[in-house]
Amino acid sequence: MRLDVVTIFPEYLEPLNVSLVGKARARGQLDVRIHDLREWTRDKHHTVDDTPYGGGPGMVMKPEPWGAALDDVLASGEGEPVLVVPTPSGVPFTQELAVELSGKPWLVFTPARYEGIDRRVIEEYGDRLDVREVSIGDYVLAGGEAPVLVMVEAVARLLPGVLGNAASHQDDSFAPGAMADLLEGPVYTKPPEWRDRTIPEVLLSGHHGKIARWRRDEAFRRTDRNRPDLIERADPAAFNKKDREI
Ligand SMILES: N#Cc1c(-c2ccc3ccn(Cc4ccc(CN5CCCC5)cc4)c3c2)n[nH]c1N
Repeated sequence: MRLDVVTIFPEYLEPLNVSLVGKARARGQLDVRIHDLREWTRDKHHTVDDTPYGGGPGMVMKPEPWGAALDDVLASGEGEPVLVVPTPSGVPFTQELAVELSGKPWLVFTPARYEGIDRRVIEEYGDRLDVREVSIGDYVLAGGEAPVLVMVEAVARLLPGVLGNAASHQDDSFAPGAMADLLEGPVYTKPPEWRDRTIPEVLLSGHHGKIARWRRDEAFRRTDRNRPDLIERADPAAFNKKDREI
């Protein structure tokens, strides 16, 4: 997979050089290219923003630098990428969307700043590309770079071989299957006792069936407490309410 990011803060994307994404890049599983939007400005001040038509607060990102940058990025690759535009007004970024995007060969992310990008840029590339305006949550950020870090990590970890054999995304929250749409239950590791706190006996029993049932019940308990909205979506066959001691 190839990932391009066009931004006025290339240094904000440094985290893509470390950990899971960094290792995937080093192994050649991911081709990540970060582009500084200001390289496509033509004035000595490298201007990327201007006042909004119709008035209103803040500034709007000018279309010309984005058009020049995206034309060059698109010309440098094969085929057509999905253009992912982080925005507070986008569709929710979900595990389902992460799975869909992980199947694409090429993604181009356009994190903006200020009040966003001149609408004509989205229209220009929407005429020829699959453009997705996406929001990572119902809170307001100052720009799109942090959402790009979130989305790239969520997508990259789904790519074959990126997570490695030890870990798996099959048991993720929101992953398809019997535990679909449930939050993870609690996890424990050595030592068996820490500050007089011990491990649930069932996890030491070696009885895989009982352990699986305990984990599923704990997942439902945590989901019921933290995300009751997800319980309606969960697979009722995976849970027997009468077994839940409350
Ligand atoms: N993903 C994601 C995001 C973002 C996000 C993503 C991309 C950009 C580019 C610029 N900003 C700043 C900003 C903030 C608020 C507004 C709305 N206006 C304010 C006053 C009148 C309407 C417009 C821009 C961004 C914010 N925020 N929250 C998410 N989940």
